[in-house]
Amino acid sequence: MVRRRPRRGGTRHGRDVPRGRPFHQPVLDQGVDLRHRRRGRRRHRRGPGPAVNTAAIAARHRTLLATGILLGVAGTAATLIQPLLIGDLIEAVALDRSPVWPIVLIASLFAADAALAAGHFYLIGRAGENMVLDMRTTLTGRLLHSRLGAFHRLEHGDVFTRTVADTSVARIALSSSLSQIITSALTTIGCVAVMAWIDWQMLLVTAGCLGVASAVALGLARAVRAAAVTNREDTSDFGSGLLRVLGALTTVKASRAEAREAERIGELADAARRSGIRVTRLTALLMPSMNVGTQVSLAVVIAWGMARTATGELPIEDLTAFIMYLFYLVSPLVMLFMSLGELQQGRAAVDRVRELAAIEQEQEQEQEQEQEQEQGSAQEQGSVPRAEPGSDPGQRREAAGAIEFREVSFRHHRAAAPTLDGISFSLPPTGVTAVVGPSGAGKTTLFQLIERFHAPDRGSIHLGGTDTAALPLAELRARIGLVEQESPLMRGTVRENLTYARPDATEAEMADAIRAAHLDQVVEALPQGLDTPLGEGGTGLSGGQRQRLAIARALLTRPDLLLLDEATAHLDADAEAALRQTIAEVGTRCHVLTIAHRLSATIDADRILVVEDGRLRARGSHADLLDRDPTYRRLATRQLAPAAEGPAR
Ligand SMILES: Nc1ncnc2c1ncn2[C@@H]1O[C@H](COP(=O)(O)OP(=O)(O)OP(=O)(O)O)[C@@H](O)[C@H]1O
Repeated sequence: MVRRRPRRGGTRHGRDVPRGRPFHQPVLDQGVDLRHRRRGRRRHRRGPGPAVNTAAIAARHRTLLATGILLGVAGTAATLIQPLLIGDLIEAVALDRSPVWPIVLIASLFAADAALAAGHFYLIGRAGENMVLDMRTTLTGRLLHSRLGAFHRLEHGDVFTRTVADTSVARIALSSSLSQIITSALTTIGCVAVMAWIDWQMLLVTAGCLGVASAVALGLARAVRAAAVTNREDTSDFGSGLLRVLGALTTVKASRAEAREAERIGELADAARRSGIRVTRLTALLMPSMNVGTQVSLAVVIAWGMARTATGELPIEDLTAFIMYLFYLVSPLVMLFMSLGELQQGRAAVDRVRELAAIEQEQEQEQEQEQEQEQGSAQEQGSVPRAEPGSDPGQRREAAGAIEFREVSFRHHRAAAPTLDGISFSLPPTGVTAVVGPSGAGKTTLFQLIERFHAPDRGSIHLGGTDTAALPLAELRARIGLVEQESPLMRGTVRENLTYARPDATEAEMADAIRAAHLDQVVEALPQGLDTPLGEGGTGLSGGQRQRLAIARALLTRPDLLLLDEATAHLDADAEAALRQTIAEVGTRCHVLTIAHRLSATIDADRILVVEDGRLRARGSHADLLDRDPTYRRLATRQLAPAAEGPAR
């Protein structure tokens, strides 16, 4: 569903809108205001990354910008002197003096004007590109380090538009428009000053005619800006809609929804077209409105000027110079209005970039926790000191169990009830534990808390005896292998996907991991072996093969704890049996915690945790739970029966 966003241009309601907040509401998905969220410990704070606002970005690139603007101003001065010299030339010819010097000076000025314009254009363009790079790298870094919960609340099409298109709009505004405003304003002031010096009466007439045209142009420029903002939002909606459908193309086809979606997206494209046409219509009126003003003032100036020339009141060279300045004045005036509009659009784009850059960061959360711990405000009972990075994992495992939950509770954003409620359990350094429970019980959330994708609202989680909240994120995640339900692979070769978490793995280690995941025959059969390229999301391999590659990738990191989230879901009976053997082997080296819907996978487990409605309702062996836990018995009798006769399919 594509939401309509509130349009820019809403009124501020006094104290309702925080100070410094732009008029438009934040447009991130579900109306989440990333900038102003404050929820207890997980409140947002701006990170240490570069500031993203119009002034800060311009300030970071001030040298190039200032030099470019300086060249522009020098070029403007060169342009402004030209009519005076042409007046001199006319005077020299009229008085029968040698015209050589005026001609040489005029030619030199033309050359200087061209060189300065080229230098100005290049430097401003370069500054603009640097600004885009600045914004895009800042955004990329902030997105990659964002908290997963916050990221998942964003609309991906909107993220894409902000990162790619809004940064481009901001570039034009912050570089070309900014410099154009300065040079146009200076040209206008310069022209007006010289025209006043030549003949102030004619300037008054000109100002009267052009003033009316300028007022109309100013109104039009404002309307252009508003229409352009609407057009940007419509374009963003179109992009989001398209991305949403392309991300589920198989479902669209299987549901025979192509025509329906084409029509819906067509409507979004048409909305963008309509607002785009409105921008064009208003822009198209801008230049003619100024042209009419120029033509009227020109007619008046020529008629009145010629009459005064005839009486000898106004020299012909002054009239010529005045008319030239009149022409010079119109273009910068129009550019000034248009650039002011562009700058406003750019500021709106920078606001959108800044909103996205303000996404909550994992690192900030980590720093907050560190600060809280330093202040002694987050002392967890029984938490052990932080492990030294690089200390031997084996020793750590000997010292304490693999993973321990102590009274952990957590509620997903906007969830009505706690997703996990007072979960406590402790698992030894090695072995296999299965987590079972009805759909939506909270099993995946349990894994997400171990990986610290979310922080528990209450309680603590301990890995090898250390509170995970006290471990640096990189160290924590290096010690955990995770294979997700959908096992996402990326475009790239099999080798790149395999070594994604350990780019320095040796060939022997890779071969080991591949063998352990029973992928060796698959890799041998691939046309280029490990160097076979895969498509988007790992296309080129079957679902089961993708899953096994994800398992091999996790094994390659030699984790202390291996989390398998329904890792056998896509496997056939043979592959599943082989994988169960692999899991048993891996379980002798580290602890394997596996979520299983197919309860056939739980029979071999050393222990089973039964989760229901976010609570840990029972634990024990298969036979034990079958005997005493009704939920497990229900799940088992529904799903386990076929497995008792043979591997399920
Ligand atoms: N990002 C989220 N925001 C809000 N609620 C969520 C989010 N992710 C999960 N939930 C909710 O939390 C509950 C537990 O979800 P979870 O994915 O942990 O269940 P599960 O036991 O793994 O389910 P399944 O076996 O179907 O995968 C569900 O009610 C789900 O709707």
